Amino acid sequence: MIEIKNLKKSFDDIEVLKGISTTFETGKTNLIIGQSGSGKTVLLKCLTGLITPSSGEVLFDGNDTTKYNFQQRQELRGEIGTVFQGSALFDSMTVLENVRFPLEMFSKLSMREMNKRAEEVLERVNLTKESFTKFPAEISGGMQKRVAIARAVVNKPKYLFADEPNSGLDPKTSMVIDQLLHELTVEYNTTTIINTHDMNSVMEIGENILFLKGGFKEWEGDKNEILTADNEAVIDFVYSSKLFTKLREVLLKEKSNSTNKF
Ligand SMILES: Nc1ncnc2c1ncn2[C@@H]1O[C@H](COP(=O)(O)OP(=O)(O)OP(=O)(O)O)[C@@H](O)[C@H]1O
Repeated sequence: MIEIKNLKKSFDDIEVLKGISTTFETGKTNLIIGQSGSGKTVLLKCLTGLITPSSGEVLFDGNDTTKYNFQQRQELRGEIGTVFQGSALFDSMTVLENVRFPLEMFSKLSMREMNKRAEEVLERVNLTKESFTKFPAEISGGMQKRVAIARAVVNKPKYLFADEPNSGLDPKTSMVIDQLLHELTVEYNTTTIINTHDMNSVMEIGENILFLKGGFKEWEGDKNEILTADNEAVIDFVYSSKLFTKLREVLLKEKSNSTNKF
């Protein structure tokens, strides 16, 4: 479980995160959503330690990581898996070498053991043996994303972060990637936090949703609650699509019918 308490971040005198408190649960896909510029990436970077918050607490299973020394940060890094925006694979390494990389950094396994583990995870994300020796440029965007996910989970992380994992993917491939992240979250019992703009992802895997607006927590809830939420900013975000507007009408009608029965 990751908990944040009154988290703030300013760049020079501009406050970007304005005191956010919430809990991200273990074994669930926690989503951070909001308009562009609302502070999602800055928040994710504060969690992964890439940015130091100006104030507030970031508790990983009860331990405030903002107070960690260098050694403790290094250890924590070994427990974190990250799927970066745009996959961020190493172009000069093969698929297998990319996935083996975190093991070389953080484990004491032999080369044989590392290769075995990397192959297992690549198979788990449904990549075939023929792709293992290919370079990132030789495989599709969807396959690159699978490699990035395999690399993020190869160390069996306790905490899994993904920044816009669906960017640049077609809707069907996006759904497969969402499902994969959800399955791995359950399988490895990770605390998973995903930044997304994608309403399909929200509906697919939004077990715990934090909605940011202008650096504040505007709303939180789950994928069922978001459809009938009466927060204007949430409505604006969710119902920019006509399909979801229609769905909201149907759901509100159903809700009022069932209330009228009692
Ligand atoms: N290193 C930085 N220095 C100064 N300002 C920054 C820095 N990083 C982010 N910001 C500002 O913080 C605000 C929030 O940015 P952030 O990237 O977190 O938004 P976002 O919600 O992730 O947007 P998007 O969905 O477009 O990625 C923006 O106004 C941005 O310009």
